[in-house]
Amino acid sequence: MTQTKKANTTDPEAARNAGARDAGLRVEGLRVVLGERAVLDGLDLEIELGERVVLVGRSGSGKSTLLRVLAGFQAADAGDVHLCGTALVANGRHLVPPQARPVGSLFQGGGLWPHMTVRRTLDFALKHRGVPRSERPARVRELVERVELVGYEDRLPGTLSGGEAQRLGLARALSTQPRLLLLDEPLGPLDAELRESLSTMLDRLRDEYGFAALHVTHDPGEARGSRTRTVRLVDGVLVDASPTGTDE
Ligand SMILES: Nc1ncnc2c1ncn2[C@@H]1O[C@H](COP(=O)(O)OP(=O)(O)OP(=O)(O)O)[C@@H](O)[C@H]1O
Repeated sequence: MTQTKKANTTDPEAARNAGARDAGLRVEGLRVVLGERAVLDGLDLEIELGERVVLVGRSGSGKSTLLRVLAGFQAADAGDVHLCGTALVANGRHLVPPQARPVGSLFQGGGLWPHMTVRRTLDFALKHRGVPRSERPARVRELVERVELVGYEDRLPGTLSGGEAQRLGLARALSTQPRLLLLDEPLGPLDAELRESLSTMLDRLRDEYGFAALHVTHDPGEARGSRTRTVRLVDGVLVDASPTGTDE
């Protein structure tokens, strides 16, 4: 373990926001129509920094659609999204492009770039975010340490185990210095032991970085840990599904 608490992080924004409890994600009246159906129909959601919301709902209910809109990859028809007081979406219109949002994404399977080593993957992700070349080696080193991939820097994704590959995906998501981390079934393909260890790592990183997390899952057993609540997507809006955690 190489982890230390926030004092050692090179993420000044995380440190600055460490005490802010009310400046996370705020979604108001979000509407997305796909085909004939309002998949999201006036959806409201608030997540504090440091808090995790577990999102459940039937297949096709719109969970991934919500994540894609928050990441900036999908258009909306109405509604507002604020993150740490900054408007990302106003009246359904995206104001900030995906690569300029302090939003990280980790999806099932990871979507890693097969021809890039661990180091190159993270360097490229940081470059994409506008981090100067001179700062990138130190940032890569910190990310590799954070997800416990020290010694794997020259490996290609195809040579990594499922758990290692997901940790690389997580490091890439953290390269955005996220205030919001979007997780779409990130533990899905892993066995029970790896799910547990990645889940513990996610909780610890949320604590250290202080980001808000929105975590889509079909497994209610994942709705554990501190500052975690569960919501269900039903007919385009969210309903509270806490505290049972056994509702799916
Ligand atoms: N381009 C599109 N045109 C029409 N309908 C679409 C389009 N894209 C997605 N949909 C529909 O929108 C609905 C929501 O899809 P979404 O992927 O967000 O659901 P989900 O809750 O994430 O499902 P799952 O749990 O199976 O991943 C689905 O019924 C899907 O078929």
